Amino acid sequence: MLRATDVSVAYGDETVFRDLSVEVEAGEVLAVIGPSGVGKTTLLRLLALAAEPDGGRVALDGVDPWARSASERLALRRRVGMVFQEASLFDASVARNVEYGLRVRRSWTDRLGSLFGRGVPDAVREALDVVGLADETRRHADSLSGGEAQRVSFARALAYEPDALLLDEPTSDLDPRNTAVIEEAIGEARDRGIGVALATHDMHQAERVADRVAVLLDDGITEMGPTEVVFEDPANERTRKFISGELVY
Ligand SMILES: Nc1ncnc2c1ncn2[C@@H]1O[C@H](COP(=O)(O)OP(=O)(O)OP(=O)(O)O)[C@@H](O)[C@H]1O
Repeated sequence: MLRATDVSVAYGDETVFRDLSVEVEAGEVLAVIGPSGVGKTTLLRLLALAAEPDGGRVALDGVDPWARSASERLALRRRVGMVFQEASLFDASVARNVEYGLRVRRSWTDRLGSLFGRGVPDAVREALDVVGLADETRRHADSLSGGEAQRVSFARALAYEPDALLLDEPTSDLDPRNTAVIEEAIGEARDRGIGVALATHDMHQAERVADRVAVLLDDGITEMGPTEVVFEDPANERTRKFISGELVY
């Protein structure tokens, strides 16, 4: 569904990666693991259709956004959601924050319904239910803990009904309880048919939530395959050393 083929990115003279290929299918979780600075965020930004690769091609359902007009590109980009390491919520209630996702995506009729104050739309409540915050719709974003705020960010991304969801270290600042909620929500997103790509430092998290894993080291993707194969029987020696902790960066 979402595919990067032979993509390369450089900042000035610094090449981040070259000729890298990866795909995310509908209804799967792909974890991208690798050491800090190797280019996980850069890769996610390409898959989010937010940045153009210096070489190679990115496509959503076969359509290359960078070969299309700006408005077509925007329409493609709207099919992809992103959650970052730090939640960034609007200065508004929990419900309003999640509703924003709906406003971007849904029809005018739905939008007018919510603008005229018919209460909290079902889809908002449902998305908040996935992250265990359905009873907190009226709370102001300012009053939330970091973990709760991240859960609201996730609900906002879900309410948007994206085809693909890109998660950049979504739990690295969270405690185990909030991490568990987000990991369950990742499973829910997959069950809804969303293609999920998750960049994470946490190999145990990759093992818990991913169907497939891509290992990104400083010489590119050294290994990509089913989670249990990558962790238990990696074909590549550097992958094996990275996973066992012998390869220290
Ligand atoms: N806008 C930028 N300008 C210049 N260099 C950049 C820019 N963004 C990223 N880089 C560099 O590109 C490389 C890859 O960065 P990126 O954030 O993609 O890595 P990462 O694997 O996500 O790292 P981390 O796990 O620490 O978040 C790093 O060396 C970084 O310093």
